Order: sequence, then structure tokens, then C-alpha cells
Amino acid sequence: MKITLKNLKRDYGTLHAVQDVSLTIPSNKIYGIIGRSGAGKSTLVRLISMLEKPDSGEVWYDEERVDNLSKKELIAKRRRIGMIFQNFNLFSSRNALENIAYPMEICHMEKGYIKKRSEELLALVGLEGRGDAPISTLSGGQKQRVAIARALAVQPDILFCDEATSALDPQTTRAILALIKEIQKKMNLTVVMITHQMEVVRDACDFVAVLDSGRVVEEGKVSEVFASPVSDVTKDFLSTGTNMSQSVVRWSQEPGHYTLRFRGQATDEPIISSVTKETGALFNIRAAGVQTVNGEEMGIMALDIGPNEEVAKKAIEKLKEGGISVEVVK
Ligand SMILES: Nc1ncnc2c1ncn2[C@@H]1O[C@H](COP(=O)(O)OP(=O)(O)OP(=O)(O)O)[C@@H](O)[C@H]1O
Repeated sequence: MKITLKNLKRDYGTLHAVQDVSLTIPSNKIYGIIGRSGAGKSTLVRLISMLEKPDSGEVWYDEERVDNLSKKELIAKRRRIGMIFQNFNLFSSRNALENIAYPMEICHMEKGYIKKRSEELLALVGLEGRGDAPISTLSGGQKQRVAIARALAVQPDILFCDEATSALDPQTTRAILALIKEIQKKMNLTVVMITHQMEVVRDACDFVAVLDSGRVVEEGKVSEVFASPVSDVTKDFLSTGTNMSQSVVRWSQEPGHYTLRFRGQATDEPIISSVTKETGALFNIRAAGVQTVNGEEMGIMALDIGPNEEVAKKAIEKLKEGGISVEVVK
């Protein structure tokens, strides 16, 4: 299901939590919404998922407008939506299987079907045989698996993941993201993933919107945003990701005055040597590495360029001609 947002606005008193957001979230893809704390991510998700009404603007699911539905229509429509959260929101009084069964029970589905479907979902999320487990005995990753199975119980068209991996360690995060990707493909879901971690966008999303002070400051395919970020907020997110990324080796504590980003073929070419030969530029490489973004290899390098400004300018022109994104580090 495709989601279209048109000029969405939501204020809390004088605070503009969401300001004029227009986006198209394509069908059957994983769409990331990233922003710092307070950027308006959760407010935006409440508007998209019909938990809250916008002050103005429109929300469309395929060809149907959904922000102005009656209460009854809203309840029916919300059944087509699954949600998972950072703190799992499971019932501690119910075991794993009973948690998964819950949404089907409130839809008054037949008991035999509920049992069969709950078992199937438990297996789908890799917890076969753990249905009797009390929630308190499960690890964070296992709890999120139960929450995912519960969210899928009524066969939603859309899955919202609100900081779903923020409480998990990196290894468990990778496993949960892999599970979400697998399920997205299997069930043809549109997944909207809210996060403050660029690693989550890199590892799981096809598209991303960067939110700052309630506005979308950058939007596009993940590979394109990673290869040539435009907004300062995105560049900030990417440099934090770089520092944390295991694939980047750092030789110096100095950040370097320039960040170079290479994608695709450019990662295989000896472009630095070529530019040195052509322009006489001297490169002092501070950090470098390669990471996989949405299945594509992408190189990153932090460096200084000498011996003077004139040569550096020529070198930057050549690098850009070679399809490399060059950012000045502020
Ligand atoms: N119900 C509310 N009443 C008043 N202010 C609110 C309400 N909900 C959110 N806000 C404010 O709106 C702004 C955006 O909040 P929101 O929770 O959407 O941001 P966020 O990007 O999800 O942040 P975080 O990552 O910290 O959860 C914040 O300044 C917040 O204090």
C-alpha cells in the first residue's frame, strides 16, 4: 500500500511539531524516517497511522483519504496496520503465544484458526516451541520477535516500527532488521521505520526522509542520500555513523577538512593517485573505509588536501568529475 502525505501540520500550543510535511511512501518498500530527539518523528508516525489527526493536510492510503474518517471507519482501517515499539508493549500476564493471539481474539476470529495462525507466526519469527514462555523470561530480541508476530497477526498492509531496535544490542539489532526485511518481502508489506540511528537506515531501508524541527530536510533513495548528502543534519548523521562504523579505519584524531564519498565503480578506481598525478595535490588521509549500503558498496574517506588552496580546488574539481561527492567539514 502506498502512503501519500500532503502538507501535514501538527502544533502543540506554540510548538510546531510537524510543519508542512509532504511525502510519498512507496508500496512494498522499507521507508526510514530519521531525526534527532524532538525532530517530530513520533508525532509524524501518529499522524500517518491515524492515531492522531493533523491540524491541516491530508493522509492517503493508496487512493483513499484516511485522515478524515469516522470513528467506525477508523477502527476498521487501523486493523490494516501493525505497530512495533522500542519497549515492545507486550502483555506480561500472557505468554508468547497468547500475546500473538490477542489481536485475533479482539477481532472475534475462530478459536481453532487463532491457535493455528499463532503457531505459524511464532515459527515465522524464529520462536518455534517457545509459545508457553512467560514474557519475563524472554530476551529483548525475543520479545521484539513476539511483538512482530503479534503485529502481523491480522495481516496488515503497513508495519510501523517506532525505534524498534533502539533498546537492543548491535548483534540483536542486525538480526531483528534482517527478520523485518525478510517478512517485508514475504508479506508484501509497506514498512515505515522510525529511528535516530543511521546504521538502521543503512542496513534496512530502501528510502529515507530526514526530519529536523518538524520539516523534511532531505529525502530519497538510501544509496543516493548516503553517496551525496545535501543537508547539514544528514551529513551530521553520516559522520556519527562513520565514527561508529567498524568498516572505517581511523589513523588520526583530526577529522580532516574534507569528506569524500564514493559509490559503485568508483570504489575500485585509483582515483586519489590519478588526481595527485594530474594536479600535484597532496592528500593526507585521516580515515577511510567501505561500507555496504542497501546492498551497494560505498567508500568514505576523511582527508586534508594540500599543498595550497589553489591546488586543492583543482583536485576537488577532478574528484567531482570522477563522480565523487566532496564535502567540506565544518
Ligand atoms: N502530546 C504532546 N503535547 C505537547 N508537546 C508534544 C506532544 N507530543 C510531542 N510533543 C513535542 O513535539 C516535539 C516533537 O516530539 P516527537 O516526540 O514527535 O519527536 P521525536 O522526534 O519522536 O523525538 P524522540 O526521538 O525524542 O522521541 C517535541 O518538542 C515534543 O516535546
